[in-house]
Amino acid sequence: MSVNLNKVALLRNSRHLGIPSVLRAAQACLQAGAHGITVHPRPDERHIRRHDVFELAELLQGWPQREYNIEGNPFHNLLEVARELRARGLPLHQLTFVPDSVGQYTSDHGWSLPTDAERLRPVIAQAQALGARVSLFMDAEPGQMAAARALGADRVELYTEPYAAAHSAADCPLDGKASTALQAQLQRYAAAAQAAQAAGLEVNAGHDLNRANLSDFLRQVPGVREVSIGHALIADALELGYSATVCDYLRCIDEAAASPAAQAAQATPATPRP
Ligand SMILES: CC(=O)[C@@H](O)[C@H](O)COP(=O)(O)O
Ligand SMILES: NCC(=O)COP(=O)(O)O
Repeated sequence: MSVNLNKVALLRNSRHLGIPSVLRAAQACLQAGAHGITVHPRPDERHIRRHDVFELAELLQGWPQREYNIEGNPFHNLLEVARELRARGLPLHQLTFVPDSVGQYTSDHGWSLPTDAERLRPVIAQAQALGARVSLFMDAEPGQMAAARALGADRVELYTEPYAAAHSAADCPLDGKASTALQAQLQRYAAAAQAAQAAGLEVNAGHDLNRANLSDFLRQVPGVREVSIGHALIADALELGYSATVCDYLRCIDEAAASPAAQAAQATPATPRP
């Protein structure tokens, strides 16, 4: 599992204080056992910024068994960043090519083959020449997988939002159709994964995976090598941490209230009002 830190950067960028720290988040995730770190530096730098990409690479130098996955559109600035990482001798294991437009709200579709094929072929080769594995972000279309392999891609990342949406709808007991739709989605993803593997590709998956839908996906879609998870994982990290955090702030207030200065202020009678 690779943890996507976009949303930590998004929160940090809302002020100029440097918190929450993307680097500390990465360190905590790696210490907890995450297999890698993912970032998706978008051209508008709304979350991950150029300096984050390099600072994280420096951090990952100290974690040699973990993977650094950078996502983005190879026709924007992604390959220039990859070249700079290599020039500085920094780690870069995987580039995930995503067909997002500039300013796109979030990724919502994969590459379309053969339409995108001829422009992808040279950038795949350039990324591989830099020593990076190349994964193509793809819809779960079994018929597209052999074409992805024919372009030289090493992996595909199956875009899992449609699966996640079907899973979330199936949680609703009033909708009998929902679980049928979920089964249909799972079959589609399993068929896409099998087609990819038969073509010689390894399979990643990501987008809107979460604690509720992850196990079902991995149980029914064979041979997934890697999942990258960001939005839900960071939201969970916040929610699972509220209690401990509020307790710590209350402890600060209690410590201040117990200080001699606070005790003295409490003992001093208020000046009577006229
Ligand atoms: C490719 C993919 O599914 C994720 O990287 C997703 O694009 C996350 O990007 P945001 O965090 O900007 O929504
Ligand atoms: N490649 C998908 C990813 O990195 C994270 O997507 P999400 O969990 O933020 O939807």
